[in-house]
Amino acid sequence: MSYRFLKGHGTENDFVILPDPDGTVHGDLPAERVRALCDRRAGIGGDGVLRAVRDEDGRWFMDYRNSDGSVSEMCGNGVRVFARYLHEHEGADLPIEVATRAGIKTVTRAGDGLFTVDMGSPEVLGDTKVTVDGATHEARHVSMGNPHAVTFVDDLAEAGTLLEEPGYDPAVYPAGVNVEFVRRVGEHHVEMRVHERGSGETRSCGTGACAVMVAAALADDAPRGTTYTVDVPGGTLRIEWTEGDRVLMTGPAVIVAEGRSDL
Ligand SMILES: N[C@@H](CCC[C@H](N)C(=O)O)C(=O)O
Repeated sequence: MSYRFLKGHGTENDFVILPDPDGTVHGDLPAERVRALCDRRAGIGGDGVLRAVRDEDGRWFMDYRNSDGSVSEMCGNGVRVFARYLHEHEGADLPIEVATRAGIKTVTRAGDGLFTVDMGSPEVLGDTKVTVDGATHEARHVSMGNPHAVTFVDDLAEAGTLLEEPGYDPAVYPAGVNVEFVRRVGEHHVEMRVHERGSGETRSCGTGACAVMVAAALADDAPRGTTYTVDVPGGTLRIEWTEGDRVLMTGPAVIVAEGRSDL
């Protein structure tokens, strides 16, 4: 069966987009199809899949899958790419409300190729530990709808190769965790690497960058309304935690190709 796809990325966190407006093209979207599409040698290649399907209210739902086929609640880079796809290929007006497993996210245009997404309120859930390359690090547990462990390091090389999943406490994260390693660059400016649950090391993670910003702002005692610059291997994100307890993330969204696949 041949079906339409698009390919896009946000700060080089890349996705295969699968249009499926009435849910009849991909059904439950088998994990094997996600893995085949995301395969960088035998497939199209991607850190995940964004299936675009309308929900019972007619609102677009972002059905997000990691490259190993697992389901996640949210994808911050993905929702900007998703909104751009909906605007430019499905005629949706901006701002647009996108339904996700972590609730409705509103995406607005913020400039040339830039989009801002209201990521909602973070949940700061205490302290935990992660282990990488035999070293154990203190980490902060932050939920952006999906789970994160944020750890501050002096040098991002401390994260090692990240070819293997960092160790974490399964009692804290029964469904796994995304782990961010963060180095301070300057005032309200950090850089990070991430090991994503279900995808391995990626060049960016939007929810991860938001979790990092929240952890940094708390550590700095920064007033609400402060904007942080978060550098990721694939680019830069600007993130504000507002007076109203909303996390607003601004970054690029790019569509690079469109075609048909029978994977
Ligand atoms: N890259 C995404 C996050 C994707 C989901 C994550 N791997 C999970 O399993 O929670 C982002 O930009 O937020």
